[in-house]
Amino acid sequence: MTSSILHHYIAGEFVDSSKRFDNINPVNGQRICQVAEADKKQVNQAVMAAKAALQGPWGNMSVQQRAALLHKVADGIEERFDEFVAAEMRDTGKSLQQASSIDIPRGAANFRVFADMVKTAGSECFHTDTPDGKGALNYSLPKPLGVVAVIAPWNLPLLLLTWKLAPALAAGNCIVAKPSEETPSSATLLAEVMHEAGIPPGVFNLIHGFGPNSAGEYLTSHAHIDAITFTGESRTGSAIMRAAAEHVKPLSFELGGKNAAIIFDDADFDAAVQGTARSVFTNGGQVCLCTERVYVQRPIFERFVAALKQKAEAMKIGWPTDADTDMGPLISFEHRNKVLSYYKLAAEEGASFVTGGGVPEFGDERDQGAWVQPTLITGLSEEARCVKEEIFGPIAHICPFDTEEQAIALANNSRYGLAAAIWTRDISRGHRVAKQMEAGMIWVNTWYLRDLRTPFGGVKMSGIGREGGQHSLNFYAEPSNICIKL
Ligand SMILES: NC(=O)C1=CN([C@@H]2O[C@H](COP(=O)(O)OP(=O)(O)OC[C@H]3O[C@@H](n4cnc5c(N)ncnc54)[C@H](O)[C@@H]3O)[C@@H](O)[C@H]2O)C=CC1
Ligand SMILES: O=C(O)/C=C/C=C(\O)C(=O)O
Repeated sequence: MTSSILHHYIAGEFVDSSKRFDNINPVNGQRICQVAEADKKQVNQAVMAAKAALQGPWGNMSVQQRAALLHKVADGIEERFDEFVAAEMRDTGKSLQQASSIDIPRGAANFRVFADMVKTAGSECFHTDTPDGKGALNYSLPKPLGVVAVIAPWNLPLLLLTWKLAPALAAGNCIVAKPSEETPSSATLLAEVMHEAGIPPGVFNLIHGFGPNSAGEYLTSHAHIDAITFTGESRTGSAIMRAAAEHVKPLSFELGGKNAAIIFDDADFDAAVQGTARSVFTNGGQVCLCTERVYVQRPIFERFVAALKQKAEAMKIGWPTDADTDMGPLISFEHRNKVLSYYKLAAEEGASFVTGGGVPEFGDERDQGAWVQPTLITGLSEEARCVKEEIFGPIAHICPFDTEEQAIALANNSRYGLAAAIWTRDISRGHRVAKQMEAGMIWVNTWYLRDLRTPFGGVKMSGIGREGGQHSLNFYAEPSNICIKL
């Protein structure tokens, strides 16, 4: 990092603000650095810089030139891989294992995948019959939307920021991005990489700040923003929708979930236990795809609960920098308060705690951090708030079921519909159940196996639209149809 104060990146320059906020390390509650907080004027400067850049060299570049620049950005992330990993671990407390095998490699991969895709992307063409017999040719031409606002969350900071801005840039748009106030570091490093790679000034702008009455709201309500892409909580999605309503613009939302896993009694038991432990506890349960409701067929219920408990208790909760750490702290004290309030609520609602339910003790500076224990509960009614509401922490409720129909009904009994996991050796049943899931993404005998070309997103309160492969490129481009009479 070139500065102990994290700056915005506007019109190709790193700039400070008169107002700043603290960036806190959740491992021990200590301040990492200060971060500039953009005011309305700076947000406006960033938007206008992006708008102007559409008319500059970026707008006239060939797809091949644009793609080559995006490859340079991917190379730049890899050249500074260790800095990115360290930044992500500092801001979030996530483990070295997670940051170095998932977050940062995906940051680079997102640029490569979309740079390559856009080079080979085609468009529709129809020959249309006409009364004179000569016909007409209709073809569509994808054009960039213009200035895209990218609002990213803190759970997978670089991964989710680049998952949006790589396809948006590949499609020729200019960007104003706002990372989460909890995770400003990797985004600032990315701005340095963009600068070094030679992305023209104004094409990528980065502003730091909060959501309501701050940079996030100023950006999403700005009249010259042409589209908004957001990942985060469903309630924030509603607020952004309201802010954007006046100027009517395309929105892509990837929102919350209360994801179910269904484990049938014919499943490969060890694989199902291992996979479910991963789907509940990865990144401290702070991934929108994580399982928070586990439904287990009755004949194997007790054995499954005992095996999952063993997995939870065997996890190493420790320093993010240790190579064998499985789980770090939660992102912040505010988020820990929220998760702990659900642990307390679970007890009030009558849950039995299989394991966890509290805060680990270390006897060192980590006792000032935002840690919680991995937690498994049973015995709640399906109407309990802990079974209905997204907690976004390392906790799941485990419930028995008897029949396939019952499992489907239980899994679908949610206002969310993001992801589901099904464990069975009967592939016909896997397929039959998967297609009845009210969810955007269903894994059978695995979880979080990603192919960046596939549609990614949710139904119900879990989002609007799909990201991934051509779905992303379609969102970030406006097709205009050209009809030529022959
Ligand atoms: N991927 C997901 O599904 C995520 C879910 N969450 C859930 O959301 C809860 C709240 O966490 P937050 O960090 O506050 O998430 P959030 O969804 O409110 O924040 C995500 C991003 O939106 C921005 N933002 C917030 N309010 C905004 C507004 N009115 N206009 C424009 N931008 C706005 C934030 O500054 C941040 O960059 C968490 O406890 C967790 O349960 C949080 C992060 C990711
Ligand atoms: O694209 C991925 O691999 C992961 C995406 C995760 C989210 O969108 C999330 O946690 O919000």
